[in-house]
Amino acid sequence: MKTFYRLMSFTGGRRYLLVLGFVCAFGVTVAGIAIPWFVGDAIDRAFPPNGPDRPDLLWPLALAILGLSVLRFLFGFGRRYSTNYLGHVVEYRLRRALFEKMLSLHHGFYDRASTGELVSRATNDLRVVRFFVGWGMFQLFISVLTLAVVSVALLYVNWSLALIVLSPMPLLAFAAWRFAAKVHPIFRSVQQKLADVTTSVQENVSGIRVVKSFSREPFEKDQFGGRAEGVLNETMAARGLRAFYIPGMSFIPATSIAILILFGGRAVVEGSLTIGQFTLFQLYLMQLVWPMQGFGMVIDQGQRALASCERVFKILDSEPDVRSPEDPAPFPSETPGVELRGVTFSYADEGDPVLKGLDLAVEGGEAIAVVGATGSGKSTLLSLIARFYDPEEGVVRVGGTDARRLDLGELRRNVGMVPQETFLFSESVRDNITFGNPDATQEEIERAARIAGIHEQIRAFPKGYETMVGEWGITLSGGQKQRVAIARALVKDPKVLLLDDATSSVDAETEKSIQEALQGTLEESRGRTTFIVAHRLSTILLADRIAVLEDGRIVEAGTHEELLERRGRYHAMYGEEGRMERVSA
Ligand SMILES: Nc1ncnc2c1ncn2[C@@H]1O[C@H](COP(=O)(O)OP(=O)(O)OP(=O)(O)O)[C@@H](O)[C@H]1O
Repeated sequence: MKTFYRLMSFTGGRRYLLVLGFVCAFGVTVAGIAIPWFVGDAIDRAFPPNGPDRPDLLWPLALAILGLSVLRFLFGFGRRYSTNYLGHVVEYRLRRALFEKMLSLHHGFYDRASTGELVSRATNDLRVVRFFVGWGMFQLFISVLTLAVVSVALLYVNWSLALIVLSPMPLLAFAAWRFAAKVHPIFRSVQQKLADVTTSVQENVSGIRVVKSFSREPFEKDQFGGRAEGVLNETMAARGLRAFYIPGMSFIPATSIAILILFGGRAVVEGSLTIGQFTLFQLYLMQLVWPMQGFGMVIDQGQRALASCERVFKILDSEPDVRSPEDPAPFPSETPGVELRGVTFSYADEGDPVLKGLDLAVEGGEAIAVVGATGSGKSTLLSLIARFYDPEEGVVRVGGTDARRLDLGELRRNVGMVPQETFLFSESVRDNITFGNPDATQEEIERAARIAGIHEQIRAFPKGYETMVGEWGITLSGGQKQRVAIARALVKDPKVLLLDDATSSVDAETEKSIQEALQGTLEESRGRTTFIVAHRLSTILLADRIAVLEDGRIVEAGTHEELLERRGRYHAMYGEEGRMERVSA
């Protein structure tokens, strides 16, 4: 019930649609029920059981039936219009709330949530809710009302006959409910299996080169065949149920009619029931069929809609772990230094910490290269500076102020990040570059692109900066993407720049392309506090200082020469390569 009330709160401001929907649903039902009543009356007036015929009385009855039909049409129109409108409004509002919430949630939330699940919340779940608000809820009301009024009317006309002919009807409701309960899990499973099939197709298309280079076509074919067959089998199971239940359900009302013919017909012969009343019984029985059938379906649908609502509300109720303070400290106007003191951090609550009491101080305007083995926590360190996560212990200070005391939006505006994995939107190159600074001038955009070493290439694209990227346009190479991402970070003119070098996982050509872009960026960024996760010595040498990360701590820090002289971890990692690079240069 709480979930239902909360769902209804999303109709706020459009409550009149809710009221209109119920008023029209009431009107449609009452008009629909009144028509057979007049028909029955008409028959009895035209052919009275005793006394002369009075065909003149048929006129007003025919007009009344026509009038009621017009009313029913108007009410039906009003109901459909208002309730569909309401369903779409609620779906729109929930979707917006969900999207806004998703934007506000922290990285930790996304580490745990699966993309498929979230997309399913925003599409499938909301569709079920819309269907319930825009149709099911009112249909339930119409069914209950029809059932109550028609039953009372039949009991009023002839209570004993009513009891007998209505007796199979609950069976119809039961059968419909069983049908819905059996079919829905199958449909849900079909949906899931269809999603698996889609994933298979998607992954094989985008990973076709890997599939082919490992000669995995037979395996992929089998796996796809198995999944597609799963869909077929499940669908066939649902078909079997439908084939049985749907004709089965029309069998039950036929039983009621047979009972009516038997008992009602006898009553007519005996004179205790008029022909008009007999017709009324028959018409009303037919009117009960759909509400009875619909009952089970609507109740099942209502349950699914409430379950969907709960899943959506669960996301809406998630609180971001990383939040802006109520009373933020001002962001430093000068280029701030960054200091990490005793920082301990782990991704999972009970997991092994990735960073263990890490200390590192970087002066304002200094460029520091962070080096360390794969998985040592270099990217994690950068994430803490941008406050994607907060440390469990210790503090990250930006310009001497605890990052948690700074306004989050302002911090992120002043921190430019180039992550390891670049994501570009399916928009123009320009829009991708100005993502963090939509007001950037053409000059600023081109300057950033030049530093990132991509300006000339962009100009050579079919529409220059207006060329669309991604699914709607050209496909950029790994190196080009990374360069656009660097330009995107630079166009914000951030005071702190975080560069996560992606060169460890790309081919030699892309690596060279990214290297050049990073070098250009570092040379230009002298006035910024820059962190660069570096793998190649040529990049490392561009930094003022180098910090070596191992076992969750900075184990060495200093200039290239200092660290080589120390003959510690850095020497072990770069002593040899350094020598080799110098020889080849
Ligand atoms: N979002 C995450 N959720 C859970 N664990 C994570 C997450 N990101 C990283 N890790 C784990 O934290 C550890 C450090 O990862 P991180 O990406 O910071 O290393 P790295 O030094 O940048 O590695 P590389 O040089 O390969 O990029 C790894 O063991 C990794 O598996």
